[in-house]
Amino acid sequence: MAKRIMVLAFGALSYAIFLGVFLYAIGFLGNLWVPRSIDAPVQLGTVGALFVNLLLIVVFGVQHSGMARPAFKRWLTQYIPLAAERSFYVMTTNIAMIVLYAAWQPMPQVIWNATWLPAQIVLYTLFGLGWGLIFVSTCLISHLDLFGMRQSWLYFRGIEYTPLKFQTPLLYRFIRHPLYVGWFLVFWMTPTMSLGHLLFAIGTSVYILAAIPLEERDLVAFHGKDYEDYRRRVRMFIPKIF
Ligand SMILES: C[S@@+](CC[C@H](N)C(=O)[O-])C[C@H]1O[C@@H](n2cnc3c(N)ncnc32)[C@H](O)[C@@H]1O
Repeated sequence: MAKRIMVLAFGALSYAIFLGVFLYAIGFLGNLWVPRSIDAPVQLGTVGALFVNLLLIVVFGVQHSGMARPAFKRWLTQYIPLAAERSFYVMTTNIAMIVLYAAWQPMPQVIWNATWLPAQIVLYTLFGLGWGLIFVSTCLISHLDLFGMRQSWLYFRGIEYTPLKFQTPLLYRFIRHPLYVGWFLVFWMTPTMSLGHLLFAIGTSVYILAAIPLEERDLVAFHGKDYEDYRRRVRMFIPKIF
């Protein structure tokens, strides 16, 4: 029983910290409310900032994609309970994000600055829509499973875990990666694009584009023909009507 309580408590802690990390990301990217945002405060010169920021993006990418691979999960679950694996992934993602927020070096040179009010409204609306799309997409797949809470709850209740089935609910009927479209929107949609923000948007977009083949390779290995057919029928980011 003690082990079950520990797994559930760890799952709940990882999820609670993640909610904070997610809310901070809105302020970080939007330059809203938070003490350290993507554009402030400036500390290093351009070359130093470029080096630190690229390193932060690479560290995040290696953590986020490396730990998501089945081979890594098999290795890790020799040491921690299977039911805690996803929460462990969420917790290490939290740490990678907090390190990024704390160590990110703003590069203030302005690349574009939309001063026309309607343009600002459109960009802020798309920024907000992106966050909504991210949240809704996680709910469509299974919010609690993606963040490890379903695994730890089932373990606590003594019920065997069943992996997510292949599914194409709502947005997934039209595009394969709505959640990543949400990320692209929040990375790029800003009225004032600084050099640092541009580096972040390019780095994270390249990372997502590089990570998708790995994710899809695992999805094909797990769901077989269902996912292969889906990949043939449905585009990654833009519905076929366009
Ligand atoms: C962070 S989510 C991103 C989902 C998707 N790439 C997107 O952008 O909306 C990644 C997880 O979703 C799961 N996943 C992605 N597409 C799925 C589908 N059609 N059915 C079931 N699970 C899926 C994968 O197994 C993976 O663990």
